[in-house]
Amino acid sequence: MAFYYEEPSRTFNEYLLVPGHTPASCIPTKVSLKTPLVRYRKGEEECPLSLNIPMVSAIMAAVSDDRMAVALATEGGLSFIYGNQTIEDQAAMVSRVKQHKAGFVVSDATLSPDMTLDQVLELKEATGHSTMPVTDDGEPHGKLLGVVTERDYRLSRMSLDAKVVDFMTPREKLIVAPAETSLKEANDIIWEHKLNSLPLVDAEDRLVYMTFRKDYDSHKDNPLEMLDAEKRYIVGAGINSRDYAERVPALVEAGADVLCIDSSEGFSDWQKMTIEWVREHYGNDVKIGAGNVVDREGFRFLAEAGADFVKVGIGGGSICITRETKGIGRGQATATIEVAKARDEYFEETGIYVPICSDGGIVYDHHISLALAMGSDFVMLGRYFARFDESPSSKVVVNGTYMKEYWGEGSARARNWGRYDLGGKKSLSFEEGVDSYVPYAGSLKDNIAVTLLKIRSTMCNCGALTIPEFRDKAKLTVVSSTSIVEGGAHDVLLKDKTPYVSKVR
Ligand SMILES: NC(=O)C1=CN([C@@H]2O[C@H](COP(=O)(O)OP(=O)(O)OC[C@H]3O[C@@H](n4cnc5c(N)ncnc54)[C@H](O)[C@@H]3O)[C@@H](O)[C@H]2O)C=CC1
Ligand SMILES: O=c1[nH]c(=O)c2[nH+]cn([C@@H]3O[C@H](COP(=O)(O)O)[C@@H](O)[C@H]3O)c2[nH]1
Ligand SMILES: [K+]
Repeated sequence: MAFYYEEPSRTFNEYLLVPGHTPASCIPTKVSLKTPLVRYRKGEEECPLSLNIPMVSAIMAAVSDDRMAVALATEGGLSFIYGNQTIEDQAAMVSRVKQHKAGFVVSDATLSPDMTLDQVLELKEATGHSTMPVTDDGEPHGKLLGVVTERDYRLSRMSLDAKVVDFMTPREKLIVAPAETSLKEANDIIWEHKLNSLPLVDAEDRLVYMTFRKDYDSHKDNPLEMLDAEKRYIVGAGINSRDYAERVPALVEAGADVLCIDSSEGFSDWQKMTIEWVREHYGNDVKIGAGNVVDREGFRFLAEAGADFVKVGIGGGSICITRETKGIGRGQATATIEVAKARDEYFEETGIYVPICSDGGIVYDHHISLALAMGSDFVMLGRYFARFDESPSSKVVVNGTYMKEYWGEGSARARNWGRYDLGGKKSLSFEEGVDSYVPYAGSLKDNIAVTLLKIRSTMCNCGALTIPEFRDKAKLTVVSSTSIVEGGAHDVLLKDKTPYVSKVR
């Protein structure tokens, strides 16, 4: 006979935290959000890889590319570069994150001397950059011949056919610095000479980087940045349980710090075989998470297989229709609570702590706090990050409002990208995700600052300065549907008809 759970499975929206005593010492600025990312012997050693904030971006083509990875690592989190692309393309994205030097920019608006003013204006329009280096071959690392800024041309007086070589500020009039210059030194030179930009060149006078006055200010103050021992950004990458023998070596070579098997369902021999292959070839040097699971058995299976962390969640994502198409899944809160118990039980038995990640279904910022209180070590978000400037998807105007495109990895759109194959005839496949829009929300930095402030202040309401303390002290209550109504604005006539909730998402 089938097994029946006694209780229905629940979602984050059905829970609230009941505050505890807040000591005077407990203020949001003192809260640490540091949290383990990979398995370790808790109490005996430091976790070899921790996050400075408990947020990672989803393994999705509409969410996690190299630009997102740099932006999120700057704030203390981590992106998993999406795996639904060729091995070469994915490895190249990982490699771009590892090579990114904060404040040092490889020019993406480079001119050659024989280009015309018309072409300069076109490039300015396309890239949004008004400072453009000129190199002999027009390539970002060509020999530096000059720089063009808006101060070098007057549109009212000059022909659009004028050649760059005739109006650029030539190399001999430029102040440049050697490639090894530190960001701090570059900034000093910029200030001393009242410059807006400073090209860095190698011994042969080839352009290596551009540095800009405006970038220094935004990069100097990121205390939570996720950096490796060589001060490069930390980045993750998604893999699948088929082509790992080729994909994993390429990603490791490119510098990926942690991998994650990306699947709707992780309680399978495929995932065990993938982890075993990694252990056989790399021992414990390569960190690999697995999932997704929604119960104790699924967690134990992956923990025993050697997963470095386990991801929780089936069908709760905003673009997910897995529950509707396949009838599998579980309420995200119930799944998180049960898997967190299983993790603690596994730790009691073995001394090994395997972090868990609640993946999908985070709608409001306070859902992150609930997931942490329920025992999640960190959370994975797709929709949340897809709304920002840094996500790879297009920004479009829909009914007069800016939107970003966001589609599921199991949607027809994602499958068209390549990898997806259920075996058998292609025409027999079915969709497990939708293609959608999400409201454009601006920069990651601004949004994440507000989200983190909310989490920190909720933690203080519960008297906690760290995530483990929060989990120990949290008191959670299931709410009735009428108390959910009580929790929103009610019995008043709203001046702004947009519901409050849609603004705080
Ligand atoms: N978290 C969620 O609720 C969901 C997530 N997704 C996302 O959609 C994407 C695709 O997910 P899936 O369809 O689960 O991809 P998948 O590649 O894990 O699984 C697809 C099918 O291939 C089978 N399979 C896997 N490895 C195999 C191997 N080595 N040999 C033979 N068969 C093998 C699986 O059992 C499954 O039937 C992922 O990005 C996933 O995160 C999709 C649906 C739900
Ligand atoms: O049923 C699904 N069909 C899909 O096409 C799909 N694509 C992604 N995912 C999962 O959703 C998570 C992101 O969820 P949110 O947008 O709610 O943050 C992701 O992290 C995934 O776990 C999918 N689930
Ligand atoms: K859903």
